[in-house]
Amino acid sequence: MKATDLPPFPDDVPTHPLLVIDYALIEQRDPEEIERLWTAATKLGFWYLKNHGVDEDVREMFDMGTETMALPMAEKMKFEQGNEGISFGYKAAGTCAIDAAGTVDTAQFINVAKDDALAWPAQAHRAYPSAVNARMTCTIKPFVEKSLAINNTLLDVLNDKLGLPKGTLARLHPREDYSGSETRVLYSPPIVGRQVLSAHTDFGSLSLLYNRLGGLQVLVPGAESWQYVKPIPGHAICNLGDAMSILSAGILRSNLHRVVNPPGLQGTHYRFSLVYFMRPANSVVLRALADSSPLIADAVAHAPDPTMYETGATAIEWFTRRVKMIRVANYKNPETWLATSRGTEQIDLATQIAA
Ligand SMILES: O=C(O)CCC(=O)C(=O)O
Ligand SMILES: [Fe+2]
Repeated sequence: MKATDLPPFPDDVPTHPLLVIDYALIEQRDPEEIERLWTAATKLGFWYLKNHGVDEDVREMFDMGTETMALPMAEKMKFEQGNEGISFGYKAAGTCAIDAAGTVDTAQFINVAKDDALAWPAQAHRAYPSAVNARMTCTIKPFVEKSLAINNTLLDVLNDKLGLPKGTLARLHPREDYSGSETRVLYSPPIVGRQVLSAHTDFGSLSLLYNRLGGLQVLVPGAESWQYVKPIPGHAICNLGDAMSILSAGILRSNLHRVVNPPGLQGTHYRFSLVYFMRPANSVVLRALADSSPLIADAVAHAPDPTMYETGATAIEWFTRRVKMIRVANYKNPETWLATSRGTEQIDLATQIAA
């Protein structure tokens, strides 16, 4: 189904208006736009990004996702991620818990590692279904390259605003180093009242999300209820993940979000979404960069719990833990799920039970 054939987002559900950041102005290092990005990154950690120039690539990535999901289940299952914390490959529906009660999810993913896309036709981490391979050169690699360029620009601006020496964040995300960076197409069936993804923070640094249907919700700091983020054509939804929160000692926000069945008439359609996740190189130790920035040192000094920013974990350890412990095969009880599968948001059990 083409994006234009989908019903519009209903106008009678509450939405949270994100700031709209103009990527073309950020590329020119426009001071006012940089201030707006800084506000978005520190207050909510979510913003819309326009003028990013990837619309055509996004359309092709949705085609890649559609073609992959249409493969026979037996074929897709040859590339399933498994229960050991590997996120690259195919994720079958019903393999992850969407809440602390252990309710299983209904979403399928196809995740392609940045390293595999850049190494193709050689293999960095693993093999993929034929529908992925067929589009590795013409669709996935160009999308990864453009996503890297956008992320690197945003990272550079945030680096300078954090008072870090030039290129500090870039050095934690080198293109050639293996990492958990990946692109994902998510696919979920319309089930009224069903939550699609758990309330979570993203595991890595910076996520670029492309939505056609609603369903994404954020829990805005201080708000009591979840609010929808309305998809806007041509606008990516950007959000920061745990790694950026830890490296900046909480100055940058990794905000809680979840996906529910889309609202109104949209909720009768299968939902596709597309993400590019940028994550630090595997060996990066996740700790506040207090030695490199007085601003971050000050944030550590004033943090209610500074130990949050001394995780003792490398990026690969953090990432593997979260991916592994959300799998239902590793689920034990609500308390262990909460203790082992969650990120930087300090959240109580009640938030983690699907409404
Ligand atoms: O599908 C969406 O709108 C959001 C997906 C997401 O949050 C994720 O995959 O981490
Ligand atoms: Fe997410």
